[in-house]
Amino acid sequence: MKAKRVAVAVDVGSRSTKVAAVCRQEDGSEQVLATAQSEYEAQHGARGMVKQDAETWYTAFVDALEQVLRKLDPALHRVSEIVLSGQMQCVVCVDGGRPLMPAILYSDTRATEEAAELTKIFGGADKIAALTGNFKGAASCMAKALWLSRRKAAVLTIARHVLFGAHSFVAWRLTGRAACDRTTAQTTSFSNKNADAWCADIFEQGPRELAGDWKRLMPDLVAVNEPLATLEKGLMGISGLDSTLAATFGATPVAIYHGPGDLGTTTLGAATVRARAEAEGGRVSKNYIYIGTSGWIARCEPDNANAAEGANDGVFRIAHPRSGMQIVASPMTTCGGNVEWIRAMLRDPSGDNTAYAKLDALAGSCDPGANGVLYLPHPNGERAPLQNPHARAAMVGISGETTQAHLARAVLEGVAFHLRWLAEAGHMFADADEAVVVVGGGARSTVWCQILATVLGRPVVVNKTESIDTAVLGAASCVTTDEEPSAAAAKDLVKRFEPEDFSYSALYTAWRAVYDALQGPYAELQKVA
Ligand SMILES: Nc1ncnc2c1ncn2[C@@H]1O[C@H](COP(=O)(O)OP(=O)(O)O)[C@@H](O)[C@H]1O
Ligand SMILES: O=P(O)(O)OC[C@H](O)CO
Repeated sequence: MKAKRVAVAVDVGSRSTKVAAVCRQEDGSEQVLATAQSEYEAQHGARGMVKQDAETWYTAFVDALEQVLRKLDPALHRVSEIVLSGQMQCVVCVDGGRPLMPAILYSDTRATEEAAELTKIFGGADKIAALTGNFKGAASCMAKALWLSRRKAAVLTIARHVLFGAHSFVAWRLTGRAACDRTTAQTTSFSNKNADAWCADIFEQGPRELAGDWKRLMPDLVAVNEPLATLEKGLMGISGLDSTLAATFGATPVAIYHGPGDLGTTTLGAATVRARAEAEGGRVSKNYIYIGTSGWIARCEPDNANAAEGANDGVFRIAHPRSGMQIVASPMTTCGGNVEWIRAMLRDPSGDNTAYAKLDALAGSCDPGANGVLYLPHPNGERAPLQNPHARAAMVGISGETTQAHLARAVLEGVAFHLRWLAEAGHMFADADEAVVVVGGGARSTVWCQILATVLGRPVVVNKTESIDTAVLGAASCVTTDEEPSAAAAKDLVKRFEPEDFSYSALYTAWRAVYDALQGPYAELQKVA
């Protein structure tokens, strides 16, 4: 039997790289043949620094790819394409073959002063947003770039390129090409509004450092549905990959696609979950929620709808991977990342972080309201609905009665409160009958999904197939199909959570009041942090 062509889809996330081998069936549907994941950490430092060794993105990609290849059948499968997606809004400078610095991640807020300086130079954050589509203060790549010019000038003199996506780094390691997709470009504040070119005005009107080094370092803007390069030796051309596996599954040319950043691929994947949910009955909101390390509430709309010229409302307006559409996303800097913190705090006696299942059991063992403990989920500042790089996480209401279970539940409820705030600020869930699709690692927690349904006052729907990450699903669709997902023929693919008979309204109001009350202290606390 002739071997089938297999696409390898990749999501280089904040905490792990996920890989899936996907095969297009004759009826047009996608069959997921194998999945794997390889984890890594971020390093947190003073003044809001959040860094990652970019090289670990590549080694995790190779590790997860090897795991996937080991699950394939050599008689049946040949890898013909690799499509890459990943976390966006990073800054990493590279020379001819190596990263020259740890990657500065999206959640890093070290460039607060530079963001303020840029805002002044351009005459307001709204003016920068009018030029570039989006400006997210210290989180923007432009502010981080200026910080590097001021503090790490030596790196820039030897740098050949800057990369803005973790997937761009892996693409560069595979092909030698420094590239960026439109979705990621629009998170940088370096591109024009359509992200079809880097923004000349930013280089001409900004500080001289931007016109010098940074203009020279910009990667090529590329289309996500055309190969970035072809590895003529196939998988054999991937350095570090087990040579036997490479020869077995991909000795013929393999096309490498620089796919969209994870906001684009997650939105594509979420559309599939929505189509499945609709096929099983009931109305489903156009807005979906993503709980990864970061998070967001997002929807697609026609490119010309809701054109908020130069809006500085914390919302991202980003090119959809399919033309003619845009993604409108309210981002949350740290979403599932809060769970990683509480898992570490409630570490087992063995020293291991609390397992997800145990955390779920703890949070599910106490009543809604966590016995009056409130958690503010902002360890790395916040981008929306209000921008405050100095915001930090807080627990309020701890008493002698507080248990680990209350702390665990308070974290899950605190994230849900923030998502409710984003939804209300963006008027996202007008109709209480509409269910909302939740995707990302957090959707695996049944307790969290139940809390979300009750806090948001509407049903929550998640994919039942836990083994495949939504961004990977979306990345795969970039090369296997160019159509919007239609109602799935198969049933029983989603799980639904109805709101419980409990009102979170009073607690939510108290949570908002605590956030407001902390604004003064946050400004003071950052002086000693
Ligand atoms: N079983 C689980 N229960 C609760 N949360 C989970 C579970 N698995 C993953 N998560 C959450 O998912 C997040 C990672 O999601 P993921 O979509 O893999 O994101 P990323 O691409 O940012 O690495 C973690 O921060 C964690 O909060
Ligand atoms: O790693 P994720 O999935 O939390 O995504 C990070 C985003 O790309 C940040 O803008």
